[in-house]
Order: sequence, then C-alpha cells, then structure tokens
Amino acid sequence: MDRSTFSVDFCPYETGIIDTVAQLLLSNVHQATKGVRAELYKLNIYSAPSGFFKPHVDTPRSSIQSESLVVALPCHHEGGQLVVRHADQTITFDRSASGSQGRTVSAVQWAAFYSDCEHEVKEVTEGHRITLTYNLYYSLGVGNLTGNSPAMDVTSLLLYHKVKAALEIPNFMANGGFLGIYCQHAYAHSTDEGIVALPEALKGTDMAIYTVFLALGLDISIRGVLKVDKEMMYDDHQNTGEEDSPQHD
Ligand SMILES: O=C(O)CCC(=O)C(=O)O
Ligand SMILES: [Fe+2]
Repeated sequence: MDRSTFSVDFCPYETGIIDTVAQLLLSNVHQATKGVRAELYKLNIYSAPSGFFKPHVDTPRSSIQSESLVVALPCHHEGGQLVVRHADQTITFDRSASGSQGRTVSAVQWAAFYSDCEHEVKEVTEGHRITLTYNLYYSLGVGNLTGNSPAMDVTSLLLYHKVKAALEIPNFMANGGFLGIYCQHAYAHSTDEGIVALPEALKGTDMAIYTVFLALGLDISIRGVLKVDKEMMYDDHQNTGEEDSPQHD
C-alpha cells in the first residue's frame, strides 16, 4: 500500500532505529554527512498461503538515498524470511514464530541494507507478515544548515534581504575584494579535527551568516585571523587604540 492510503504512528526515530542505522551504515561516508532521514515509503502485507516478494533491487529515489529500512510489525506468521544478497554474501532475516528462536515476537523487528542489495521475501505459510518500508537518505545532521536544510527557508531571514540589497547597490565593492566577518563563537580551527568540522560546526549567527552568503552565491571560506591590518578595517573599528589584535565584539 502506498503511504498516501494509510496512517501509522510508529516512529523509527523514537525507537532509536535511525540512530543505530546512522552509526552502522554511515561510518564510511564523507564528513559532511552527519545523519539519516527516514521517509515512509509503503506498507506491505504478505498473507498465507502464498504471500511473497520476488527478488528485486530497490530503485533509489534520489542521489542521496542509499539505504532501505524494513520494519516488521509484531504479527504472527510462519515463513516470510527476508533474504538480502550482496556480492557472494546472503543474509536471512527470519522473524517468523519458529525462526525467532525464543526472541519475543511481540517486538518490532527491523533490517536495513544498502539499496543496491538484491532482496526478496519468501512465501508466508501461516498468518500475516506486515512490514513498513522506509527510504533512508543521507542528511546533514545537527549543526548544519549550510545550504540545504529543508526545514529552513533562508529567504525568511532579515539578514538575507539586507545582504542581498547591499550586493545590488551598483557601486558596492565595485572593484571586487574580500569581505571579512568575524565569527561570534570560538572554533577549534587550528586542529585537524576542528578544521574538517567546519563549516558544519558553525554556531548561531555564524551559521546564519554562512548560510545567507552561500544562498546569495558568494564564494565563502572560513579562515583563522593571525594579523589585522587596520587600514582594511571599517570606521567602527578604527582608532580603538588596540594593537594588531583581532576584534571579537
Ligand atoms: O517486506 C519486506 O521485508 C521487504 C519489502 C521490500 O523489499 C520493498 O518494499 O521493496
Ligand atoms: Fe525492496
């Protein structure tokens, strides 16, 4: 059944499934990827005497979808094993009454696998096997708004409109140049781990500014400040009496 035809209050986030999948399956994915987003896809009901799903490979719905999650609801059945194959490996998830070998079948059971693995569901010989399937997408995780958080419309920020208006003034930095903005928060940018965590680790207004600049197509980089040339500072910062020290206010 397509997700538009049913409603369910099972949430794979609340049960910790998504966190577990993220830790297990994301370990070899590039740094900027910090999480997994699950999108309910469909409900399958396999009923005895002959419900099954022939071998297939799930079609990726986008370039950032790479796993499938199957959640089997607690419902008595026999048969209905989920068989997943990759290269010359075959794994069988048997959650039937006899296959569960003493594990409680009243609990929800789940399996996650890369979408390019061939899989099938063997014939259900007794009862009903009911599963929810989810497409799993890489997401950027906590702390990363850099460019594509579906939950945040960057144009709703006042800052976006201010910066956009400035860029549209014909003589604004007419000869090009660099626009520097001091970060409001401290970052461990001088360590190897700290530098690769940026820009995703930017906080608060630093992240907002980064996101706005990115959305406006500016070429942005995050740099440590070693020395400040006073001639390059704006009026507000001139003649403060301070020697070559970065301003952090
Ligand atoms: O129900 C299952 O265990 C597998 C379902 C499946 O492979 C699918 O919906 O594509
Ligand atoms: Fe499938």
